[in-house]
Amino acid sequence: MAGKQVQVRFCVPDLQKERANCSFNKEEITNIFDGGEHNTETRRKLQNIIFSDPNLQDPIPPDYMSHEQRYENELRKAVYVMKKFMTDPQLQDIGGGPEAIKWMYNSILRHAIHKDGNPLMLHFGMFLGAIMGQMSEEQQAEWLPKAMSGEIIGTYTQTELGHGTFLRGLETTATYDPVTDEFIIHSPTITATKWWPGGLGKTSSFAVVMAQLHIRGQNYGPHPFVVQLREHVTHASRPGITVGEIGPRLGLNSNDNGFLRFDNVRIPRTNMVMKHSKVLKDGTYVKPKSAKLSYGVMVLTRVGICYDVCWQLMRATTIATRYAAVRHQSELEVGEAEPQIIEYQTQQYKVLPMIASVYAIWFAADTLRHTYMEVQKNINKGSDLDLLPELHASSCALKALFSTDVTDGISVMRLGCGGHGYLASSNLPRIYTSTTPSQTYEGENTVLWLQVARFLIKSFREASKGGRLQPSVAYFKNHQTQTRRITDLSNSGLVSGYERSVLSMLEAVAKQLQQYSEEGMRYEHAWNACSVRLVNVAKVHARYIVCDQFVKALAKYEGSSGVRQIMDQLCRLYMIYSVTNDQGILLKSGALTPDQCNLLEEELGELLAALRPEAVNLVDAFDLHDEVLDSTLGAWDGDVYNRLYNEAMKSPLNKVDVPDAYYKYLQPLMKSNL
Ligand SMILES: CC/C=C\C/C=C\C/C=C\C/C=C\C/C=C\C/C=C\CCCCC(=O)SCCNC(=O)CCNC(=O)[C@H](O)C(C)(C)COP(=O)(O)OP(=O)(O)OC[C@H]1O[C@@H](n2cnc3c(N)ncnc32)[C@H](O)[C@@H]1OP(=O)(O)O
Ligand SMILES: Cc1cc2nc3c(=O)[nH]c(=O)nc-3n(C[C@H](O)[C@H](O)[C@H](O)COP(=O)(O)OP(=O)(O)OC[C@H]3O[C@@H](n4cnc5c(N)ncnc54)[C@H](O)[C@@H]3O)c2cc1C
Repeated sequence: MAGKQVQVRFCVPDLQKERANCSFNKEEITNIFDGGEHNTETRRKLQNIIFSDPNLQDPIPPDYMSHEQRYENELRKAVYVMKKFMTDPQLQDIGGGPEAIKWMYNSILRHAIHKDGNPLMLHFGMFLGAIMGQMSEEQQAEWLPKAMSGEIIGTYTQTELGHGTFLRGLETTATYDPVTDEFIIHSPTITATKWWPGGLGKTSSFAVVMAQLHIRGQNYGPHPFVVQLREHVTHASRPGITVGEIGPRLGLNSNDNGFLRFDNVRIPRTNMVMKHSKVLKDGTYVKPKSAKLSYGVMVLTRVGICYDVCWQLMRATTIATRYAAVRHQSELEVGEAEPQIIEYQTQQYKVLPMIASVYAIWFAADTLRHTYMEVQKNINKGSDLDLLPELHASSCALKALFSTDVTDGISVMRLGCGGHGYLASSNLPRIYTSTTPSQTYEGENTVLWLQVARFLIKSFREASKGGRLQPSVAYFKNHQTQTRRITDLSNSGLVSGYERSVLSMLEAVAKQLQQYSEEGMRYEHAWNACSVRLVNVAKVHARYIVCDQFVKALAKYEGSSGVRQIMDQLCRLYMIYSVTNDQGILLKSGALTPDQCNLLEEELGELLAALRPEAVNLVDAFDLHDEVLDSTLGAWDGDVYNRLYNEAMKSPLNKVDVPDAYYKYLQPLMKSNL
């Protein structure tokens, strides 16, 4: 390593031993997740600046703050970061740009600085997303500089008290008044109250508002409008606007999720977000190429969520794996020293498949991002929207699958840390409460699965007619005439097993739908009567996509043989873990036999043993800074017990030996019993 300074960092002997023999180049893996060597270098420089900045420290651990203190503390940091990032020459020199903003947002800010939600998250995520993706060029020229500079802060307000899922049921209205060239935004009922949007309660001065567009008595459906909520400078809510915060939630409590009501609020016509649909001055409605283009911000956010949960899983697996290497418990052989808990196969089964899942999610999310960008390019060029159904179905499928897998995975990581995993200082509870809402927001998962099923049933019927199929279901064509049984258990054989199972399930449910229809049931009711099966087939199709993408990503990989080998093992583990979890489905469809399932279970055990020595190195390769982990159990040095003890000392109850509450309540009770 001539010319390079090798930094020697302290870590406990257990971790030293784990790190002593690494069979692959960790840095090469780090570069995969950063998107290249240069990006890794930039991220590390940004981290050093951000984490050494005293303005970004919390004065006391946020867990001991009040609701108001948490909000204020997060807003202070969020505004500081926004200003610093835009003005600090040191940060500009590092090479800011969109990529850097992405890492800043994801791996540094979202997880390390804003531990429990950020009041500006929706401004950067969906308000800017709506401006850039949904506004015409003239509108962007007006709104983008103001939003980027922080002159205005916005959010995305769609969900109402009465409706979140069913967008056509939204009640907020935007009625065009041609006399004044304005829209009148109104909440006609209590259930029309906007409810949930992040940053809405106290932070945002503007919002993109989804409202039913009414022109001359005709309803054209939900459309986005920009509405000013609060005055410039005083920030007082404007006339006709009632806005506030909705109160404590399971997690993300530093983000002021809010409510909002409109009492006939007038906005200029040009505040309708008009890239796709338009209303002209005379009240003429100009239709978009597809009515669903106004849902584009949601699609982008679903893509973003796939990455977001992947980062959460990286954090949880890093914590649980390092802890499993330093924690000793019980005996493998009577009388012998207590082994590291990672020696137990059941513990390996907890952490290793989740490490493999990080890769699986990452590769599939990357492919989805490319589809998103291609569709966006086509929209901007004004060319066809052929890929829109594919993007919608895949983004629904992967957002639903990954948010569920990762939430469940984090829960397993917490259980894998025993009692200490339940402590806030392990950070696993907060990682869990920050991840589980992703199963609800941006499309409740069951509802998204049903959207996927709708796409599958349509495609299945198309395939049987020999019609054109979208890329993710191109496999429907291959299997029309094939037998169900797979004969080889290689990765591509198992992918084919999933394909065959999806087709078998689709065949059965399509038959049931048909039968109900023939019995006179209306299609929508037949659909509802089959919806459990429909959700199940959508899930299996999603798992197929992820397995297929993992295998394809590795086939293209051109890095070193060491990394290639470890990724091959992880891919194999992911495949077998998935297939053995789904074996009931694969057996039922006839894709696998019980003997084949036994062989796979044996191989699973062998893979766990083979990957066990690499576990700590694999999570080290995610290169998550201790500040990003924020965990007593997962820090790089593995000094778990000192960290646990020191964190406990920070409890305000420990400031005094005997608390006031003793004198108020306990002492009288104890005295009276003397
Ligand atoms: C390039 C990107 C790279 C990186 C990404 C980087 C940044 C991303 C930006 C930021 C996010 C980053 C990280 C996120 C991290 C944390 C997130 C933090 C906060 C989260 C905030 C959450 C905010 C919200 O929750 S906003 C509210 C979201 N609400 C919903 O999602 C509602 C769900 N409901 C629906 O989507 C729809 O109502 C429905 C789909 C269920 C039904 O719609 P509708 O009733 O109108 O449809 P139908 O009439 O039934 O018709 C169905 C037909 O329409 C097609 N369809 C539906 N939707 C779409 C779509 N979006 N696109 C295309 N087509 C669509 C459907 O397929 C049917 O077609 P068919 O041909 O008739 O079958
Ligand atoms: C932390 C958090 C942040 C959020 N941020 C925002 C934001 O910034 N902006 C915003 O606009 N919204 C936001 N939301 C709202 C979120 O998008 C909605 O909660 C979500 O879309 C689900 O809608 P809902 O709450 O109306 O649930 P519902 O649709 O009422 O769901 C309740 C149950 O009914 C079932 N169900 C509903 N419809 C169907 C159907 N057709 N078929 C079968 N089952 C069905 C669901 O599966 C679920 O089990 C946020 C929510 C959370 C939790």
